[in-house]
Amino acid sequence: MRVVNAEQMRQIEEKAIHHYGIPSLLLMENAAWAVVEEIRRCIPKGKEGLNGRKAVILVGKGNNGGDGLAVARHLVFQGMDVTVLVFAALKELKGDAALNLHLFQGTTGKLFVIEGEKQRRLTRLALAQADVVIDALFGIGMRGALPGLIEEYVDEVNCAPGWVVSIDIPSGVEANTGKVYRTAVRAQTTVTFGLPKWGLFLGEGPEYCGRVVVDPISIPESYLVEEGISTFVLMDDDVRDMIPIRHLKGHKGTHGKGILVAGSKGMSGASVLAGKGALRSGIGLLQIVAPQGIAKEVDASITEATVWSAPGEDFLNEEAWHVVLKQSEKAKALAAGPGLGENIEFISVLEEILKNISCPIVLDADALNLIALEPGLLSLRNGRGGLLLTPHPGEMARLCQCSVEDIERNRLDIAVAKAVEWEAVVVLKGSVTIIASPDGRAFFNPTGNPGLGAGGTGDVLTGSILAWLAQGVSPLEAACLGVYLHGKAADELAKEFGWSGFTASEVADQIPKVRRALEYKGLEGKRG
Ligand SMILES: NC(=O)C1=CN([C@@H]2O[C@H](COP(=O)(O)OP(=O)(O)OC[C@H]3O[C@@H](n4cnc5c(N)ncnc54)[C@H](O)[C@@H]3O)[C@@H](O)[C@H]2O)[C@H](O)CC1
Ligand SMILES: [K+]
Repeated sequence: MRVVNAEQMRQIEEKAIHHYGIPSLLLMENAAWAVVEEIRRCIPKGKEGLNGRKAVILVGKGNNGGDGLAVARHLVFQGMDVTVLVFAALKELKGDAALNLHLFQGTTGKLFVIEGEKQRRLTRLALAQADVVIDALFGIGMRGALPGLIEEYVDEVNCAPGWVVSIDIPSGVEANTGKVYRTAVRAQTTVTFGLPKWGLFLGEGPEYCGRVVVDPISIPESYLVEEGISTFVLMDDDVRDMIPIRHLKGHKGTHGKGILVAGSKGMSGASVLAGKGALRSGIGLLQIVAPQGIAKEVDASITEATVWSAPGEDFLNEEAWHVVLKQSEKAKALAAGPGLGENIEFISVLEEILKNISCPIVLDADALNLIALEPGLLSLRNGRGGLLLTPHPGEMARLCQCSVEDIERNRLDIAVAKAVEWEAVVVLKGSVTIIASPDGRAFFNPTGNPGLGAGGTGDVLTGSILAWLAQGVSPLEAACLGVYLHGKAADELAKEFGWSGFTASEVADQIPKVRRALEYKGLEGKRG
């Protein structure tokens, strides 16, 4: 599914209004209905349905507030006890928002204009009793920090016991950046219209939006698949289509040989974990190149892989290149980096790899730190054979010679700019990993949880991407598939363990299960 910034959403909305003559009021009404439907799903209903339940709706002066007033009217019609708090003078509401104010004023719902401190007690009581709190303060029109008075009320909303639903985007979260200046509404659910906004995946946005529900509000589907939009969020259906088909007569040769250059003294685990990631993602033949001093250890820990002992006792040295080259014959993919250690000698091996190996190459961890010392090496690849880089923000900061804060502030822009510049697929890891393609497209990954913040999970991901490449998946899709399933594996483990205490090996072990579930879901769809 495509993901848009505020300007792109407005253009789509304008097109629908002008080309098909759909009145904007109709879009607002549909938006309101989408929110009402979600409220009906969220609030546990008694025999009486929503009747008698309490709702508080915080309304701003723009069209987001207009949506909120339309929701308020519908909730009154459903029998709810509705209190609307307007954070503007009523005459400031214009157009569709003003009309919805008028319609609401014709119902039995209560409405208060909040001008300062004096309504604080009333508001606090209403919020304490509300089954649902609806945030219609600001939508995609907000820039900068929330006004001071609203901020104080937002803090109250964040302490309210009821279910909090944000309309379009949590108020206080900037639609284009996800930036939160001081505070924002912490929603349990965000119902967003047309297409999801960048801010739901960037900055602090993901911490505030809760579950995201997307409703097309009757905007034509053809506008929502606009070619000009180059940011996407990965969904089950997209990723399922990337899984390579297994043929009945397939064998280890057709499932691909992959080379993993990894490990050093004290970090043999990195090669083992990356190896597990590869094996659990279906690689046909895995060959690990490791320094002499640990080769036996790695061999004993991962029986299914062939391990080649290469020059270098504790770390691979310059001579290791010959082993890498020999083993890479007929390889479909190569990954280098996990656990290599800060070993300056390996730079020349990387240089040879980039110059001479023709299959797709994944660079991770220490390989990236070494490249950061000589970023010009990336141009050796010149787009030949596919290049994938999988940095976390620290590694990306070193590669770009800037601070981690710079990376985090501009994740999307930097990932895309560097993917284009380096002619590489860039997997910028984080709570929402971004996969950027050299053609300028970017994909947000919605799977995964904080349980992945543990040593070794990155190694598993590298191995998994290696395996998808070895099976013939294109570099961009191998990155998407690897990242998405890795996150899903963690989400599967979270069902049992919550967000901590599962291990990188367990993440690897879950990959076939989540891949299978995804394939099976597709079959179910086809059976109707
Ligand atoms: N996308 C769609 O198809 C539809 C969207 N709808 C809803 O409309 C809002 C966008 O409405 P808009 O009036 O443009 O913006 P806001 O409601 O967010 O209000 C902006 C309002 O606030 C002022 N402002 C901006 N920043 C600040 C600030 N930091 N402090 C104070 N005031 C600020 C700004 O000047 C404006 O006056 C969208 O999100 C949807 O909810 C339609 O209803 C349905 C179709
Ligand atoms: K909102």
